[in-house]
Amino acid sequence: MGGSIARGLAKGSMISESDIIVSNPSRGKLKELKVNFPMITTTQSNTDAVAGADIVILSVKPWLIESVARELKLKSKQILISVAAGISFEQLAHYVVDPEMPMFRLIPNTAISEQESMTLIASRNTTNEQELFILSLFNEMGMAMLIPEDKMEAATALASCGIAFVLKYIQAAMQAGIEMGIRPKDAMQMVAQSVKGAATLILNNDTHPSVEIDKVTTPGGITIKGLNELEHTGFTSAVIKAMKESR
Ligand SMILES: NC(=O)C1=CN([C@@H]2O[C@H](COP(=O)(O)OP(=O)(O)OC[C@H]3O[C@@H](n4cnc5c(N)ncnc54)[C@H](OP(=O)(O)O)[C@@H]3O)[C@@H](O)[C@H]2O)C=CC1
Ligand SMILES: O=C(O)[C@@H]1CCC=N1
Repeated sequence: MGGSIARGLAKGSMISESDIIVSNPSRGKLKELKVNFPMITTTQSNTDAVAGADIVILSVKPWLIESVARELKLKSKQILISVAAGISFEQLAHYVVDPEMPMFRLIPNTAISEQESMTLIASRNTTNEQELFILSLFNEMGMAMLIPEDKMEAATALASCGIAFVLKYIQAAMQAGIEMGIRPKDAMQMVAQSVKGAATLILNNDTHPSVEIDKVTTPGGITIKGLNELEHTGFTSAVIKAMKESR
């Protein structure tokens, strides 16, 4: 996630590649990053990376956030962005020198590597200007939305875990296609483009899924047979349960 964010920032228009510093204790991923982004500075020292930084993005696993954040001894004027799912502002405040420092919680999804993320952002002790800046920064990597912290867990299930559920649908539909004699690669493209088309219909026209479903569903036709089978087999219920389980 950290690597994808660094790449996205470097590709974007708001931060110069030479202003980005990426830290990782092992060298492998840093070397990979340098191949395409030679102007990014890399280091194996987190403390070196944050010295003089305006914005610090913490993108380690949630169970490493406390030790890494404590090690950094961030200054009050720096902006902390935590990507860790499930780590609250209250927890983060205990790990920094100044609990009142400006902080963001930020949850992208893996499509950030394609500049197509749905990125959730919550803020604490930040100015409107800082919020707008961070929103604009991540709007360049897909779509970014500022939400209250208490909606973060639910929104993470929808947008960040949710991308795995959509991929699971693609995989399942492919399996069906293969059973019906379609070659796997063709099936993958057919389903993936259909999913992209469905998302584009909704996003471009600001319509409701039920409106778009209605357009596909010919009375007495074949789509309604499949849709009703999805209901009989508990598709809607399974999706709701999965989303709630991923909070
Ligand atoms: N994956 C996802 O879809 C999403 C993840 N997140 C959050 O993003 C965070 C990172 O997850 P993810 O990218 O999946 O995990 P990864 O394990 O892929 O990335 C974590 C990175 O942190 C590096 N690392 C380990 N220890 C340190 C350290 N002490 N200092 C600096 N870097 C270190 C790791 O290096 P190495 O590999 O060399 O050990 C690795 O490159 C998590 O907190 C997760 O909750 C949020 C939204 C979505
Ligand atoms: O599964 C996880 O914990 C991470 C956080 C959100 C998406 N992936």
